[in-house]
Amino acid sequence: MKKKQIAILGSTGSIGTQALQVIEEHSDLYEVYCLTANNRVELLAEQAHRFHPAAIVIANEARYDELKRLTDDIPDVKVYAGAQAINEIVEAKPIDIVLTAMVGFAGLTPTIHAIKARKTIALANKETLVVAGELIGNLATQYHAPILPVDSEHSAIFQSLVGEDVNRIDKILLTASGGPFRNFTIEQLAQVTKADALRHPTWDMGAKITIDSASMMNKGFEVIEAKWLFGVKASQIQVLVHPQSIVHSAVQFDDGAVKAQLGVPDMRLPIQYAFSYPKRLTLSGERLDLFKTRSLEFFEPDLKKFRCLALAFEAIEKGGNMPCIVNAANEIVNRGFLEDKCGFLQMSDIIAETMQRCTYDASPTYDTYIATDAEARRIATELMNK
Ligand SMILES: NC(=O)C1=CN([C@@H]2O[C@H](COP(=O)(O)OP(=O)(O)OC[C@H]3O[C@@H](n4cnc5c(N)ncnc54)[C@H](OP(=O)(O)O)[C@@H]3O)[C@@H](O)[C@H]2O)C=CC1
Ligand SMILES: CC(=O)[C@@H](O)[C@H](O)COP(=O)(O)O
Ligand SMILES: [Mn+2]
Repeated sequence: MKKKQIAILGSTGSIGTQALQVIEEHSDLYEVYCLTANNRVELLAEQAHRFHPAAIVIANEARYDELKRLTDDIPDVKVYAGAQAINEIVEAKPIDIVLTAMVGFAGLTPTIHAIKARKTIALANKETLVVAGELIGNLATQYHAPILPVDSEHSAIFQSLVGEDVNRIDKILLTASGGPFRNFTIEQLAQVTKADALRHPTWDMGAKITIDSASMMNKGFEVIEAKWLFGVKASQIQVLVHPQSIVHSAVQFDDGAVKAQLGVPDMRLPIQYAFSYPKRLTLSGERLDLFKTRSLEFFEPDLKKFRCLALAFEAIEKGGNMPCIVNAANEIVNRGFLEDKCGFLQMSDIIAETMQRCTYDASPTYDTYIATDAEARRIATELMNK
């Protein structure tokens, strides 16, 4: 059987490196066609030596010469630089699956190119659906490009829906770990540092999503992601704080049955399932032992404490380009918090104010999203530097 050719956008990150482990474990089924990164040329070059892709791309053009030098000894690897090169490489004919594992708004345009080239999308970059879920859904339908979720909760929902009629969904039970500050008071939240926020209780992930988990903006984004992926109303999605991160999410049907996917927290499974769907493959690693899991708890989220989650709900309600505004402002404050330019609670203040000030558009197009992203970033940056 011909091996599936995979493009990994963001191969040097948390999802990207775990995807390479999956490919290594199933090297009889999958081959790396292309790897991309933003800045980390050493790691990208190391990966190119190990996996011999046809092409590698570094988004930051200033790092091109270094990457070229580090990979000069690899025969037949094409080396490119720049965002446009990523848009073009995903269209390459041999590619079967594009894994979108880059972080942030930068994932939107290459995903659109991949959809238009009729690739299967293994979607980790949730920001793509947060910003432009309706547009992406329409394009995926028009170009017959399947979108398979990699986000753990959405993979769990997707797995729970196998063999089911989506019209029989009563509600989606979207689980959240609650992050490192689950039991903190607002007064305590005002004092937390980036080191505290980067200590996620159950998942080992990249810095941006780890901060989003601490503020629970990640869960707000996941509600939006679920709405577009599964075609349900936001009111059908219930967020449950589940500190153990064992029940990765569940679906309740209209006969009362609840189907869930459980497992130890390990992103290799959802990544692999997106590659192998509709089949399952073996996967090495720890197995869930329910005797050792002393309890599975579920709580309601506190929207007063975790205002970012409330703001995401507001954005869904408003629709149009509002989720795009929230995403852009969040990218600014998330980076700002990591660079000690704003405090933890200031993040939601700045996002809320950006939502008020940025130009609203009820029926956005691709061009609107590009303009909105730029405007919201400018406003949020001004507010942060005030
Ligand atoms: N980590 C996880 O467990 C999960 C992640 N996700 C989602 O997956 C995506 C990736 O997350 P994660 O792996 O944690 O992130 P990381 O920060 O670990 O990795 C991000 C990757 O994207 C590259 N990158 C960053 N910015 C750009 C850009 N502007 N253009 C091109 N490439 C870029 C980075 O390159 P470089 O290394 O050179 O900076 C790196 O390869 C996010 O959207 C996240 O929400 C979803 C569920 C779980
Ligand atoms: C692994 C994964 O899918 C993350 O999105 C994870 O869910 C983050 O944890 P929180 O539930 O704390 O946001
Ligand atoms: Mn998730």
